[in-house]
Amino acid sequence: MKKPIPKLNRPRRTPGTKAGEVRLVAAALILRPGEAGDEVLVCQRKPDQPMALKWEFPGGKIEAGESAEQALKRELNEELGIDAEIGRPLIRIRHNYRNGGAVDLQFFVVRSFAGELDNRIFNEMRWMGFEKLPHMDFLAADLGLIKDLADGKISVS
Ligand SMILES: Nc1nc2c([nH]c(=O)n2[C@H]2C[C@H](O)[C@@H](COP(=O)(O)OP(=O)(O)OP(=O)(O)O)O2)c(=O)[nH]1
Repeated sequence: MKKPIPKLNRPRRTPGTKAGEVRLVAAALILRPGEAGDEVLVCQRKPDQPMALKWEFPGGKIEAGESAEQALKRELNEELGIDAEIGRPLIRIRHNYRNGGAVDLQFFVVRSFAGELDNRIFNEMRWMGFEKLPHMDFLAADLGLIKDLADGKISVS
């Protein structure tokens, strides 16, 4: 007798992401002056999150009815306890993750905020010079951006 053809495994998606759905996300390059130029705040995802322990820029999903700037201001308040002044849009990146989820990321520059940085959701946070970013294990969607920042091909000024 012929063996039944095994079903192909469905691609594993980020929980909460439907097939074909694009996550609209806003994220911040929070900058401070360092001794050798600007430093940027980078954050590490928790071990129990999807894409565990990867590094990213703080931010999150844009909810219905929000502008990207409004969403980012809300997320930075929830994640870091700060009231951020959202600066200029830097770059917009669309990326298809291998698990089937797609993201549309809008990055903004943040140079000023009120309040003390308080790590409320991340495994770890660090201030880093741009040249060091390519040595961190960043989310795949961010790899082009961090390389361009490290190579000085994208300016944040
Ligand atoms: N914040 C942030 N998210 C990024 C970056 N790069 C990147 O691919 N992403 C992806 C990871 C996630 O799939 C998505 C952000 O959604 P999320 O689920 O982590 O954030 P959220 O705050 O909406 O969290 P949740 O409500 O879904 O739990 O964008 C980045 O640099 N920063």
